[in-house]
Amino acid sequence: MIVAITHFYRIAANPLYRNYLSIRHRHYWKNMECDLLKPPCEVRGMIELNREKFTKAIQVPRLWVREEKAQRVMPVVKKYLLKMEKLKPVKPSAQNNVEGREILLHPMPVKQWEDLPCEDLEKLEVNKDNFAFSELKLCYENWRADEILKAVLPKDEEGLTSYSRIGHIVHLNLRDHLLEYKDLIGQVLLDKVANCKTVVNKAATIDNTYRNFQLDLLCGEAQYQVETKENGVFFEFDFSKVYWNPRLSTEHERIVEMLKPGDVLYDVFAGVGPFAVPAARKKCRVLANDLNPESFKWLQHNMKRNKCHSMAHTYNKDGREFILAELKQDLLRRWLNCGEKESNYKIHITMNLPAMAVEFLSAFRGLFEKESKEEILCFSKTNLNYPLVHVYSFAKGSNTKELVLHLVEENLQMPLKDNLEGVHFVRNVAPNKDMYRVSFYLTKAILTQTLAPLKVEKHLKRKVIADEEEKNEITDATKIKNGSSIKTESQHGRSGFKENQERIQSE
Ligand SMILES: C[S@@+](CC[C@H](N)C(=O)[O-])C[C@H]1O[C@@H](n2cnc3c(N)ncnc32)[C@H](O)[C@@H]1O
Repeated sequence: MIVAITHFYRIAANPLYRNYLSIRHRHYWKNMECDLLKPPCEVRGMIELNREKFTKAIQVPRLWVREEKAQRVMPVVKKYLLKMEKLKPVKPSAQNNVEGREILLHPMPVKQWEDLPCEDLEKLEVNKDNFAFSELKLCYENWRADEILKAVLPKDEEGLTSYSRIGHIVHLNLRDHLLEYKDLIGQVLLDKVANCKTVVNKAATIDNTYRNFQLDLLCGEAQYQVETKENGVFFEFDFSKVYWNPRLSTEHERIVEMLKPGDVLYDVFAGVGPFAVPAARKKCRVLANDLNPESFKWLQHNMKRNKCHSMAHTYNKDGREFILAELKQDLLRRWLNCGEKESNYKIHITMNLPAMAVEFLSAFRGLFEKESKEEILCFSKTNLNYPLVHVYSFAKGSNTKELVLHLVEENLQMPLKDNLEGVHFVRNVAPNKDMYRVSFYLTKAILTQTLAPLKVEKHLKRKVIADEEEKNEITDATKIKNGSSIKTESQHGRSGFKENQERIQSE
């Protein structure tokens, strides 16, 4: 399904195809291209929501048909119907004591009787006398959130183009020029987005280890404990205390699809479990870790919630310590147990902390140096099952793909050759900034040869750059409106915005 949506958006982005689409779907008129159907001009610049100000009366074309003819007339006029929120274009209506239906027509294509398929209608004994213009009252209820906000927010500046949906929470990242409208925006979204109870804005700065957002409640209840579903799996967590990004659902799915029952997953930065829980559900053996005690709590909860806790061990420690202790011990145990037998399962390691995960790769260098020297492990065995690492990284600039590969090699202090599985584009995070996954196999050389110690200053400098990148992601995220990631991982919600909803809703 995701592939289909991706494909659709790719094709739709092509101007030639867009033309074709508009011809095929000519019957679809955009209400906001018709002045008559827009909210009143006076609402522009409104800071405090005044719903009354949206009321207006317009003249629209209508057709009245006798009840017995309605069924046959409808297919003829279907494409001319006026469609708006909370507006029924066809209503029962009696004229001169005769039962019938009144059909509201769209004022863009229908300016006069002759604009309708008159011949077909006349064959059904519907003629010019059945056609008239009359008053229609429009109000706040008749517009979607995006239509309301388009009418209110400054005309010449970028409007609100997307939001994320996490359970009952609508999550925004408002640009500075929209901050003075934040209460109004919050109220409109609360009114218009189905099942929304809380609207929050990402606070201007984020500078914490756990990558959870500082939230500014715009409207609704200060209730951040959510339940959501991603790729068919339930997740519960406190959105104000943990990291959760619905824009990563496709990437989570890609990794989980690679896993087979019996495989092993070591998840170094597991969060509340979007890789680890589905993997455990798939009967993979999982060791999942997160430094944030709150994420750890929900990770355990989600394992239980999805009845897969027996497949997983969970840890609450620093990622490097996890690699050096639990991951190493488990790997060693597996390798020692496999003996001469061919092992028929795969081992994956996920490292999703894009601002700095590459820094943790050095933990793999010489991880088994001592064991190889003591010949506890015979690395000449061809049947050793080397893990496939999936490490995520941001990169800014023009050659982002080369840059992430370079970052990985630099931190491993070893070039990736045959052991490189691929450098995969994940999503565009901000203009000029991308997120990638570098997937590569650990090798005997990586695991047995220690790393020359990095100069502290260099290490720190890279960390600062990474932290800056993370901050930028947060502040830049609203700029993403035409990026491929949004197009592939989101779709228009009922409110008309590009919305990153839980997969269960969007597909
Ligand atoms: C970007 S989130 C990814 C969470 C999850 N894997 C996902 O895909 O949505 C990174 C996670 O790493 C955790 N984290 C940050 N620093 C860490 C560290 N030094 N060791 C372990 N976990 C860490 C954060 O608490 C956060 O949950």
